[in-house]
Amino acid sequence: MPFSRSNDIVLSYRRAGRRGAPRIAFANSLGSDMAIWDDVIDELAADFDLLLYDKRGHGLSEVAPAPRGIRDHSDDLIGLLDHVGWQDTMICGLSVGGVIAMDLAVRAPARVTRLVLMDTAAKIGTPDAWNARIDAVQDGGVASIGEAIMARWFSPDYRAGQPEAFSAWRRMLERTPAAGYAETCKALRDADLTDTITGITAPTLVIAGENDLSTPPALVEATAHRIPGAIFHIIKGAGHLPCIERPADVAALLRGFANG
Ligand SMILES: O=C(O)CC1=CCC(=O)O1
Repeated sequence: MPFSRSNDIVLSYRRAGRRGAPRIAFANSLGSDMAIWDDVIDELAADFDLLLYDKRGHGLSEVAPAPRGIRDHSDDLIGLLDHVGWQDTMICGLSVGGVIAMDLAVRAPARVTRLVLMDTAAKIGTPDAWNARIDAVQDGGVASIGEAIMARWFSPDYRAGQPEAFSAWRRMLERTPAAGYAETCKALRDADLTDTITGITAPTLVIAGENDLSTPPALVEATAHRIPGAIFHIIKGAGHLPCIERPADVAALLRGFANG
């Protein structure tokens, strides 16, 4: 597993696919690591050059020593792109990963050839809700909110139909360092890209899971409407993590958009 150091943080990342093919970089959601993309990667590996990473405070990446905002997360991604020598790429961001991707597309448009935003929004949640979540995690760790988060992430059908996978993803969530999780909640609490995303110039595809309880389709669609020319698509039957529940649909959408 390779690691990079830039923007004062060590990030864990992975290259997959075919070197020199069209590029896609993936940014994860809160409480997840890069394994959430594995089934999508399997579908795309023959035809794309793929970059995945654990954002700060998640997976094997370092936890930042001090409070940080979304800008630091997007600077991390720029640093990682520099590290692997990618001047520009299509970026696919899920949830907070989508917020990071939007911020990058606004601040460094030359680095983003195309933008895919999945189950995300210009502003996610309320300060009160984030503060309550931060307090809970700081008091009891991520496991203390595990059941509530899993109920928001996955459809009841997935939980009932794939119990082993469901409990594995729960372990991924609950192993997230409390400090890393809480710092990312603070970054989300303080982020509002409602005004800035109207300046995004990259061709943009916005995807929502039909049954997403965390960033419901109407919220995701409202964000799509603020980005010039953005295309909006709902994946039927998926919850907050379509890359896990509907990887073939996600891969087909990415492939079609990349080649469009
Ligand atoms: O954990 C959740 O409630 C869902 C979520 C919000 C932002 C994110 O990245 O995940």
